[in-house]
Amino acid sequence: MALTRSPRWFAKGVADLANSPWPPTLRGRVWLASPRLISSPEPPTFGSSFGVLSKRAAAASSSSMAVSLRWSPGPRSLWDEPLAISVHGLAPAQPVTLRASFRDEKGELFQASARYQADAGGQLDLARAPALGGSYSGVEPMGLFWSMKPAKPYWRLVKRDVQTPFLVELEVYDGHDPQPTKVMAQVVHERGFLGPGVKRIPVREGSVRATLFLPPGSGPFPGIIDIFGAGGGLLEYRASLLAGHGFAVLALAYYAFEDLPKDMKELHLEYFEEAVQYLKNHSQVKGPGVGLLGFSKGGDLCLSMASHLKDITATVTLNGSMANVGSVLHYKGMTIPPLGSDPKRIKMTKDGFADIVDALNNPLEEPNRRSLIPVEKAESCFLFLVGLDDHNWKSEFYANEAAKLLQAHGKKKPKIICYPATGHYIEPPYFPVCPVSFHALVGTLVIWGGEVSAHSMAQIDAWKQLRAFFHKHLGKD
Ligand SMILES: CCCCCCCC/C=C/CCCCCCCC(=O)SCCNC(=O)CCNC(=O)[C@H](O)C(C)(C)COP(=O)(O)OP(=O)(O)OC[C@H]1O[C@@H](n2cnc3c(N)ncnc32)[C@H](O)[C@@H]1OP(=O)(O)O
Repeated sequence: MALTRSPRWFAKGVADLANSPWPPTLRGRVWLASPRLISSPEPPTFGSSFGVLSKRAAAASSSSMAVSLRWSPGPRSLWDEPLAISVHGLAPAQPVTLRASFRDEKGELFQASARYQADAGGQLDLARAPALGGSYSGVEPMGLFWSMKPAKPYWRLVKRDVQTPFLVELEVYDGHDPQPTKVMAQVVHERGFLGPGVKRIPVREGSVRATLFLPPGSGPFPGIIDIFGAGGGLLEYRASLLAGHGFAVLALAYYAFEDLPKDMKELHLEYFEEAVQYLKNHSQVKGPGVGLLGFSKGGDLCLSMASHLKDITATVTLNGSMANVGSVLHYKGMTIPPLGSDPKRIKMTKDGFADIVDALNNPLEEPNRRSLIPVEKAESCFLFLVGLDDHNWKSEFYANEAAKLLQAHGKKKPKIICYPATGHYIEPPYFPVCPVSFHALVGTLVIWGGEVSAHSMAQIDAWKQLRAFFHKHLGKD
């Protein structure tokens, strides 16, 4: 696979490695997993079919020549792809510790480690061998990814530039010491967000501020608008990954980005209508309708779009609300006020974090009903994906009430999928779970909910479900 990377990126990659938590002997000495990018004065020693070591690094751990780390599909993969990870050349039943780590674009470290034991043949296949402890336990082929935690407290994984991958370092250490030192093999794997041939097209059409991602080929492709929640800016990573599955996806900003409003106090649905028209009219987008994917506040915006705008065929919300929250919403002279809240209902956890799950008023009680989104007006099909441990708001209640409203008006029954022990931030697969972080709207650290393993499995399933839903209702490319 041709790596479309410039030497600059490669140099940056190696520089990142130099700052990595690896033992000094190996810092900056490990090369990318593609021999084509190697330009070292010392001929690299191949530590595995996909990983290479510099001669000095290999010598630093004498047995590294025998031990090899392999993962497929190859030296690079997409963040939402599962990997097959195995270790070869170990001693029979040898205890080892595997560690995965990388740094995000702000230089913050994410890492996970787990203890394993080689089989009688000195092999270790993460698809079959149970982790004996560490960041996770049991047979978890992708445990080293979804169990990663940031070194910086209250930090979320955010991919800001989807054109560059995260360089994930995987190491095999001898033994089960809490701080193992003897590295036997390591490899760097490129985890990207832009699939082969996926095109990234900045969109500055009329007032629309977005980025369009097109799959390889001429299409036309089913079109989806992807909207994040409160926080502002333009996050592209969910759209870029989804485009890798055959959709034309428009990542849409709506405040705190370029010349858009600086805050979300007042939003106008006409802006979102313009985005729908842009996508619908794109030559590589298959009509007649488009899909909407909204997370959190992005979810209630998608419900408002589906309720008031034409040509919305399929709508998926990830922990969305069925009331308009956090902003006044205007459309053609109509004004929908934000659902009220009562800070007195904010609880503080024993660790001192805000739990805002009860802060919002009940949208079914007067006078809050004026904030209700009239989903009964929508022609769209709906899929509500819900984390049952969502501490941002009552996602399950909102999904069930929206379903009642739709069916009371003779509309199609929406699909509701609830995930136990799953919090608010349902991200694409293998994103580390964020239990606590800064809430842009509330202005303080809040708990989001979610038990790491269950939430991680929910992310994997939710991604499959939404892709299947969109393919079913929007067609395949
Ligand atoms: C306790 C008193 C409360 C009183 C109020 C009354 C209560 C009201 C209750 C209401 C009930 C609930 C209502 C909720 C409605 C909204 C629901 C939601 O949408 S929840 C949010 C869902 N989030 C998303 O969809 C993600 C949206 N985007 C973002 O989070 C941001 O775009 C970004 C953080 C990814 C990037 O921010 P950017 O624009 O680039 O700004 P900057 O980098 O300067 O960061 C600003 C600020 O954000 C924090 N931050 C940044 N990056 C991270 C990170 N990777 N992990 C964690 N936190 C991050 C950080 O604090 C930054 O501030 P600094 O000063 O720079 O530290």
